[in-house]
Amino acid sequence: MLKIAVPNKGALSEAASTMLREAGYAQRSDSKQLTKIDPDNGVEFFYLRPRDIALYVGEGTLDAGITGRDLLLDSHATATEALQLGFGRSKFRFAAVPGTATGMGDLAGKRIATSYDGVVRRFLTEQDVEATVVRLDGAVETSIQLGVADVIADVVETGSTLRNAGLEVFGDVILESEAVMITRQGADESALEVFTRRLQGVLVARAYVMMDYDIRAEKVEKAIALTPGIESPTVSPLHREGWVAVRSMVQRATAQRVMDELFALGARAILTTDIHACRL
Ligand SMILES: Nc1ncnc2c1ncn2[C@@H]1O[C@H](COP(=O)(O)OP(=O)(O)OP(=O)(O)O)[C@@H](O)[C@H]1O
Ligand SMILES: O=P(O)(O)OC[C@H]1O[C@H](OP(=O)(O)OP(=O)(O)O)[C@H](O)[C@@H]1O
Ligand SMILES: [Mg+2]
Repeated sequence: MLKIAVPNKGALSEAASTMLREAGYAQRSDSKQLTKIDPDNGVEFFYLRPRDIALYVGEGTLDAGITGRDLLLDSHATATEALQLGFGRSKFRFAAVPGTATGMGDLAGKRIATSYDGVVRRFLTEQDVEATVVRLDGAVETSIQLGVADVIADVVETGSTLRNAGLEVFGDVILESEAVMITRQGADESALEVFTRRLQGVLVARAYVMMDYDIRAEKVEKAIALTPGIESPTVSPLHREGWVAVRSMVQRATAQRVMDELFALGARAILTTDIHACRL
């Protein structure tokens, strides 16, 4: 049975379970549940702290897991990133009281508070900067006001936590993170392939819609240039002479613009429908 780690709380937890449900897996119904067996799909899910997931997968106890790229890199675990999952996006950045630090040159000799000391130490070594790293468990934004640090390095998404603390980002982006699927060496490849393909199916179903329209046969090449699909669009004859029906996958983000352009070209009965699942 495939063993998969899922964040039990925090920013990635709900989105990870939602994605797994969309991929057809049974998920826990109560946030206090620590494990969930899905016998029909041959998977056992372990709900663990997102920070610990890379370690469990890297040590070979679990086959795969969902966690943040920043947490994977911070852990120094030997698990590898197998798939980007498109949620939990954030940047990892330095921040300070405005005017006290404006660029990378201002880091030398500073006390830098962070929960991601692995990421920060590696970055400082790469940049050849000597500074003191103060490892805190969380809420690092308050550490400057309380006098234990001069600078922080933390996850920034909307930036509202920083603004509330009267801080401002500066310097280079340390890393860009998002939720990722991680795997270990030596896991059952064929079972993992099915799991990976299911998650990829969710990503495609979220990113694309199915578009159908009717168009005069002589315009079909122009129309297909607007809706090339992933492989190749389906073109079927219509009972109405001189017209064809086209069916193609279109990126959700561009769908309305593509519909406008198809309409202007003479297409009619242009419909989009959600894709619930797919295997490409
Ligand atoms: N506001 C946010 N928006 C998007 N992703 C976030 C946000 N905060 C955290 N993350 C991402 O979620 C992951 C871990 O955050 P989470 O808060 O769940 O764990 P943690 O901070 O280690 O645990 P805790 O806060 O419970 O001590 C990281 O990959 C991080 O990039
Ligand atoms: O840019 P924002 O949208 O404001 O999000 C960033 C905040 O979210 C995370 O905090 P979390 O809630 O995980 O608390 P923690 O600092 O205690 O981990 C992160 O550590 C930042 O504080
Ligand atoms: Mg957190």
